[in-house]
Amino acid sequence: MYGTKTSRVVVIGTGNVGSSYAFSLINQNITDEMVLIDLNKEKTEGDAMDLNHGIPFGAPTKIWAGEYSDCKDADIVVITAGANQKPGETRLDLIEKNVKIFKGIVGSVMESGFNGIFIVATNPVDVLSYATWKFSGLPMERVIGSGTILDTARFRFLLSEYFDIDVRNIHGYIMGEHGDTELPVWSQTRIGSEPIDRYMSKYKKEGKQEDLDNIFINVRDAAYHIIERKGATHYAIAMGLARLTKAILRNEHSILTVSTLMKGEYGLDDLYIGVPAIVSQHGVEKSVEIDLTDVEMDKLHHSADVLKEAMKPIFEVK
Ligand SMILES: NC(=O)C1=CN([C@@H]2O[C@H](COP(=O)(O)OP(=O)(O)OC[C@H]3O[C@@H](n4cnc5c(N)ncnc54)[C@H](O)[C@@H]3O)[C@@H](O)[C@H]2O)C=CC1
Ligand SMILES: CC(=O)C(=O)O
Repeated sequence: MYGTKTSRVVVIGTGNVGSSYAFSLINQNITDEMVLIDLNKEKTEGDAMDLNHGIPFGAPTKIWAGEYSDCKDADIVVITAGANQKPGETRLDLIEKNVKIFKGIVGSVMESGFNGIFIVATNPVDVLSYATWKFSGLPMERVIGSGTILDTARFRFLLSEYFDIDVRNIHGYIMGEHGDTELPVWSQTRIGSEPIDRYMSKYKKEGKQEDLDNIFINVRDAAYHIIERKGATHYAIAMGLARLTKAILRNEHSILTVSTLMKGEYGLDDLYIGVPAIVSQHGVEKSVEIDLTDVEMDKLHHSADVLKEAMKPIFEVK
C-alpha cells in the first residue's frame, strides 16, 4: 500500500489484457512488486524477463513469473484470464467457459491465504465479478469488477473530440452491464460545469441529438469495431485497470464506474453491475446513487434483468 509497506499486485492471465496491464503498472510506478501467473508458464517467464529489462528505463518494480502461493501476501489480485470474444461473439457468450475457469482460479488464490482485493476484468465482467465474490467468500467491497470504467472513458473521449474540449473537462458516466445493454447517463453529463444540453445550445448550435446518439452507439459497439480490426482490445482497459489499482493502493477515494454488488441501490439487488462508486484502500467504499431520469432508470433495470437472466443457469439469483 501507499506508505511504508511493500505493495504487491498479482496478475492472473498474461494475454493481451494482462500483459498490457503489467506494462502500464511499471510505466506508472504503481506497485513495488508484480507477480505474473498464467496457464502458459513459459509466456509468464518470457514476459517477466522482457518487463524486467525495461526497469532501468522505468520504476524499480520487482517482477517475477510466480505461483498461486505468491497471492498470500498480495494487496491486489487482478484476473484477466479466460476466453476473449471472437468476431461476432457477445461478452455474455463467454459466460459458461469463463465461470468454470474462475472457479479454479479463485479457489487457488483463496487456498494461498489471500486476504486482499480482487479486481476482475475477464468478460462477462459483471457476472464474473459476482462469481468471484461468491467463490471467494470475501466481503463484497473487496471484489471489484472493471465494470463500465472503459465505456465511460470511451464516452468521455468521443465527447471530447466532438466538442473539441479537453477530455478532463468532460464529466459523465456509462452505467449498467459492460456490454450491449449499457446506458449513457445524459442527464448528468457535463462539459465543464455546464449540463451537456445547455452547453450544446450555447456553444455548438449546429450540433444535433442524432450526433450524440451516434456517439453512444460507437461507445457501446467499440469492442466489436476494434475486435473486427485487430482481434482484441487491451491498451485502454489496461490503463483503466491501472487507474483502479492506483485508486486502491494510494487510497484515493476516487469515483469510478466499477462493477459492484447492488444491495438496494437504484432498486437493484443481488447482482454486480457498473455504477459510480468510491474506491479506496478498502476497495469499494460505497456506490454513489446519482439521480437518473425515469427513462435512464428503466434502461438500468433492463440491463440488470438481462444480466440476471444470463446468470440464472449458474447461480441462484433472487
Ligand atoms: N473488462 C473489460 O473492459 C475488458 C475485458 N476483456 C476481457 O479480458 C479477457 C482476456 O482477454 P485477452 O487478454 O484478450 O485474452 P487472451 O487470450 O490474450 O489472454 C487470456 C489469458 O488467460 C490465460 N488463461 C486461460 N485460462 C487460464 C487459467 N485457468 N489460469 C491461468 N491463466 C489462464 C491464457 O493462457 C491467456 O494467456 C477476456 O475475457 C476479454 O473479453 C478484454 C478487454 C476489455
Ligand atoms: C472486450 C471488451 O470488453 C471491451 O473492449 O470493451
